[in-house]
Amino acid sequence: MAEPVFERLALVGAGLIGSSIARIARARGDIARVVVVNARTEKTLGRIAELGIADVCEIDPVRAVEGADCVVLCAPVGAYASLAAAIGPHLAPGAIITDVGSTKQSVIRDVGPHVPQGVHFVPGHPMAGTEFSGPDAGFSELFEGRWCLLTPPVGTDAAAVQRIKAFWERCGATVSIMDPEHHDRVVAIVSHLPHLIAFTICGTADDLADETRKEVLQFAASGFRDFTRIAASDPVMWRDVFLNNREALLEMLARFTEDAQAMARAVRWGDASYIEDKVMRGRKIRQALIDINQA
Ligand SMILES: NC(=O)C1=CN([C@@H]2O[C@H](COP(=O)(O)OP(=O)(O)OC[C@H]3O[C@@H](n4cnc5c(N)ncnc54)[C@H](O)[C@@H]3O)[C@@H](O)[C@H]2O)C=CC1
Ligand SMILES: O=C(O)C(=O)Cc1ccc(O)cc1
Repeated sequence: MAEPVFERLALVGAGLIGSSIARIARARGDIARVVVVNARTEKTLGRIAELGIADVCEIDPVRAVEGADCVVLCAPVGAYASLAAAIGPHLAPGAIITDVGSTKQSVIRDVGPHVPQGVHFVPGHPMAGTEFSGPDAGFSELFEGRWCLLTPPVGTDAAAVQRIKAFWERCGATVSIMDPEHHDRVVAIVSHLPHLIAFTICGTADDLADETRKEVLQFAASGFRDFTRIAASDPVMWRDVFLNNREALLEMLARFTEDAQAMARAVRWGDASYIEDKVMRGRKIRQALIDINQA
């Protein structure tokens, strides 16, 4: 078996993503010799111990990162600044600090200043997840065949980037390196805006009269059902994502609103070919996505 990428891997946050990494690292011998999991509450800590997915469980993030050669922040992005301020001074010289947060410019802004000299910072974002959260939601196939985007600031140690790349590849992902600003615009359209739309449409349906609401749920066809799956996601995580990708999300929302207005106009004026064209375009995009995933 290949040598482990890390000696001691510390995961700060033990929800869907953190516990998935822990499961994979414990199941494979080539990611880390020791897996440390930091959970915020005694309850989660107990659950991690019961699940047997960590070598060491710690409630104190500072103790969790001591002696680790890799630290992965796996908490909601709004918690990163205070977490980084707390653990920064305790990071081992030569260690790598990385993360899994859904936004990248904010993470660089919030974590960067707390990374001491001699510690490498390689921000990351696995493009894989579900609507479920917490330690029981994780599973070891989560990253299989999915992308992981890395956004190392200019001048980041190339060897540190390579180790994080190897780490994600052993988790089953394919790595792509991206500029953080570009990352935030891309995920704003492919992930953050779809979530915003899902939360909004569920709210709109819920605002309707009681009788209608019952019917909405009773006769919900797959279109609405697909939205409700996404809308079942964690409120704290998504609050933090929206507030930390404000600019790109608002830009994409403005573009979407313009396009939705154009569609409304076509519906009002009976512009059949406009509507047909848009539906056809959607179909083509869906087919292209299927083709990419099968290639
Ligand atoms: N859920 C998803 O589908 C994906 C999430 N992400 C990112 O991964 C990160 C973690 O998300 P999930 O694992 O889904 O969330 P989760 O809600 O399942 O787990 C979050 C973990 O962070 C801990 N935590 C919460 N607030 C904290 C604080 N103030 N200080 C320390 N720890 C705290 C929680 O106790 C929990 O263990 C987020 O930054 C999210 O943006 C990235 C890709 C996919
Ligand atoms: O469950 C879904 O549909 C997702 O879109 C999962 C997801 C959520 C957040 C991310 O930053 C990346 C992936």
